Amino acid sequence: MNISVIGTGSFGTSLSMVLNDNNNRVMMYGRNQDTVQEINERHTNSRYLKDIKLSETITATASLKEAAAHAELLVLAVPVNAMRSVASDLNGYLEELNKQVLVVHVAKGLELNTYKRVSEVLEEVFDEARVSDICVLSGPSHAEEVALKQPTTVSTASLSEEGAEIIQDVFMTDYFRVYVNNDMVGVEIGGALKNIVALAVGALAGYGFGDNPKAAVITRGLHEIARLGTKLGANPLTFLGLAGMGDLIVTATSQHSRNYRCGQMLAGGLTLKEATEQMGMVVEGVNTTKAAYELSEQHDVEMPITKVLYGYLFNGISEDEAFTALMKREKTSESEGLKQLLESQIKNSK
Ligand SMILES: NC(=O)C1=CN([C@@H]2O[C@H](COP(=O)(O)OP(=O)(O)OC[C@H]3O[C@@H](n4cnc5c(N)ncnc54)[C@H](OP(=O)(O)O)[C@@H]3O)[C@@H](O)[C@H]2O)C=CC1
Ligand SMILES: O=C(CO)COP(=O)(O)O
Repeated sequence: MNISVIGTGSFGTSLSMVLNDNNNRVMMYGRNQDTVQEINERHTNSRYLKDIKLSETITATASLKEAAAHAELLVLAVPVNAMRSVASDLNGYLEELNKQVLVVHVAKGLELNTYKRVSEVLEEVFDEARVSDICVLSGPSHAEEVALKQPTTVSTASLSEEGAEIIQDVFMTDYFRVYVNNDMVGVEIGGALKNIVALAVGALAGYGFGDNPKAAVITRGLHEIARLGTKLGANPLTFLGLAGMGDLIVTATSQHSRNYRCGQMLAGGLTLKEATEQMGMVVEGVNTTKAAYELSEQHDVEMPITKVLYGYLFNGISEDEAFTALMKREKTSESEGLKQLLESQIKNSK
């Protein structure tokens, strides 16, 4: 298949390698002319994936129109905050070229201000005649490990059923295994909200907290994700899968994770601005904490960890205040919470 990968960052580059290994004709689009030239001439992308050699059959362009012209499938691998404008430009070129493509995005976050999932943004931006389906690919998949062909498993979901099955075929290699999931909302919410938990756990690590509080935040964080996700129409069981628990584990326990490392940097005394600038790559959890907190208020969903992280990131509350706020909450029942999730699932599936 002719595939254009939009975004020459960490994940766009490693997914291009997967797709190329699967005998697709891959063209990458990047806005940075130097990166495009490096990929074409040296077959490396040293800013994002050190010591990795790309196949010479992967080409790159700085022309979004050329990428649109090449594509039967568009893989959107830019940060959430760039998705609307990039998709809108692509839609214009598809219109001009009078063609239709399949679209899959891999971004993990919610749009700031609108609180929309990425597929909702894409559905809004692309004209119906220009896209055959809109899909998501998500799960525990650090770009650095995908590029090293470490065995990796992910989920894909789509608006209609066929899209996800095509994505499964196109991406699946002997080291990259793709599962179809019919819960678009759950797959996107799981991928987006695990970044909040990863930031919080990274901060815990940075302050020198032990394994007990980390396990507490990961487990109770997953409950929060499931609570908000279910309210938005997801199946709570999705959060036990690759796009939920799987991605939460890989992100909240790993030095590869930019969200985790950002939390560590904040605990080390950097400001949010300093930490994100120093990272030089997207830290989706920052905007998503804001969006998820505001969404939880709007939907009256209890998300204590998200609320505390929101206070820590944006209102300067200290780690002691954060812990007091979490540990001194009113007594509650774990089994009652699980029961409510199951009841929501029954309600959603009716
Ligand atoms: N890295 C990972 O392990 C994984 C990442 N993801 C998700 O994939 C998405 C992309 O992440 P990742 O590749 O890691 O991010 P990076 O920060 O590594 O790269 C982002 C890329 O997007 C490009 N970009 C940003 N804004 C625009 C724009 N307006 N127009 C065109 N290109 C733009 C950047 O260009 P430039 O280089 O010029 O700045 C860069 O090439 C995120 O939502 C992330 O959560 C999902 C799974 C794994
Ligand atoms: O989503 C990821 C792995 O699945 C990568 O997470 P970070 O964006 O925190 O690096």
